[in-house]
Amino acid sequence: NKNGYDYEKCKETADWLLAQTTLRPLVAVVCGSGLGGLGDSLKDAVAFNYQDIPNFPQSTVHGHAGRLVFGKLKGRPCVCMQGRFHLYEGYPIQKITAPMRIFKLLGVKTVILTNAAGGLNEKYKVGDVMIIKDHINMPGFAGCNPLMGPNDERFGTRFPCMSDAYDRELRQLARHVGDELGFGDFMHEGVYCVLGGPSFETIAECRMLRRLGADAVGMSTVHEAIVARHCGLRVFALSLITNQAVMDYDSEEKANHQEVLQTGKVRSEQLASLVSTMVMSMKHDSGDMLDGMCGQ
Ligand SMILES: O=P(O)(O)O[C@H]1O[C@H](CO)[C@@H](O)[C@H]1O
Ligand SMILES: Nc1nc2[nH]cnc2c(=O)[nH]1
Repeated sequence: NKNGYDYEKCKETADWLLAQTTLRPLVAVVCGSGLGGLGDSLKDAVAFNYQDIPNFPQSTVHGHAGRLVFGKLKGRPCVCMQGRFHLYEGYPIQKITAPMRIFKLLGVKTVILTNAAGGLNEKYKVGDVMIIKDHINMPGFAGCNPLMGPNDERFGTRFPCMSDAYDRELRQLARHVGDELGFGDFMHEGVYCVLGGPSFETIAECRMLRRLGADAVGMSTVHEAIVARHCGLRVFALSLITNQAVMDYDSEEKANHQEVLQTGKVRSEQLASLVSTMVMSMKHDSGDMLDGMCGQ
C-alpha cells in the first residue's frame, strides 16, 4: 500500500530474518515501556538491532531498546521485540504494526503483547497486572485503524471480527499460571483503552474513559492486536498498571514516564515468570512445538 508495508516488504524482512537464525519461533512477545527485561530472559539469544533489520522502524522512546531477540523461553523458541512503535512517534499506523505481519511470515502462531498503562478502575493499584479481555480503540473511532487502505487477502479478510480478539483460552491460562505463581492478589482482567498520546489524559478524559467501561488506558497494543488478529495470529495481552489515572481535581499526582519505567522494574521478574510459564504451557498444533529448529 501507499506506506510501503505491503506483503512483499514484510516478506523481504521475514526472509532476511529466517536466513540469519535457525530458530523458528511459534510465539512472539512485544515488550511494553520499561518491560524489556522479558527479552533478557531468553536463552541462547541472537539479537538484531532494529536499524540492521531491512524495512524495520526505529525505536525512539526511552524504555524501548530497539532490539529483536530470538531465543528460548523455558525451551520454547520465541522472538521478542524489546521496543515497540507508537502512533505518537509519527510513524504511519501501518508501519507500527508491520512487525505482526512479519511475525506471521516467520511462522509465529501466538503473540503476547505487553504494555504499561494507567489504571482507571478504582480497585487497581500501581504494580497490578491486568489481563486484557477487550479493548476500546479510540483512534479507530476517528478513522485511524491499521487496516485502512487496500486489503491484501493474503493476510486476511477486509472486515475482521474483533469480538474474540483476546484469546479466551490464553486468558484462562494466564489466570491459572498467575494463581500457581502466587500472583492472584495483584492480577485482574479488564478493558484497555488506547489513545493517540503522547500527552497523558486530562482529569475529565480519565473520568469519561472510566464511565465508558475502560479499566486501563495507554497508547499502544490495540493496533498490534487488530493486525495480528487480521492475519490469524492468536493474541494474549496484558497491562502493567504503572500509575493511577488522576480522577480528582484536588489530587497532586501527575502522570509521568519516569514513574512508568520505575514500576516496570519492580514487576520485571514476576512478569518474566508469568510469560515464560505461559509459553511453556501453550499448546500449538501437534508437531509445531517439537523443537522449533530449522530442518530438524
Ligand atoms: O504501551 P507502552 O509501549 O508500554 O508504553 C506506554 O508508556 C508510555 C507512556 O509512559 C506510552 O508509550 C504508553 O503507551
Ligand atoms: N495514556 C496513558 N498511557 C500510559 N502509559 C502508562 N501510563 C499511562 C497513562 O496513565 N496514560
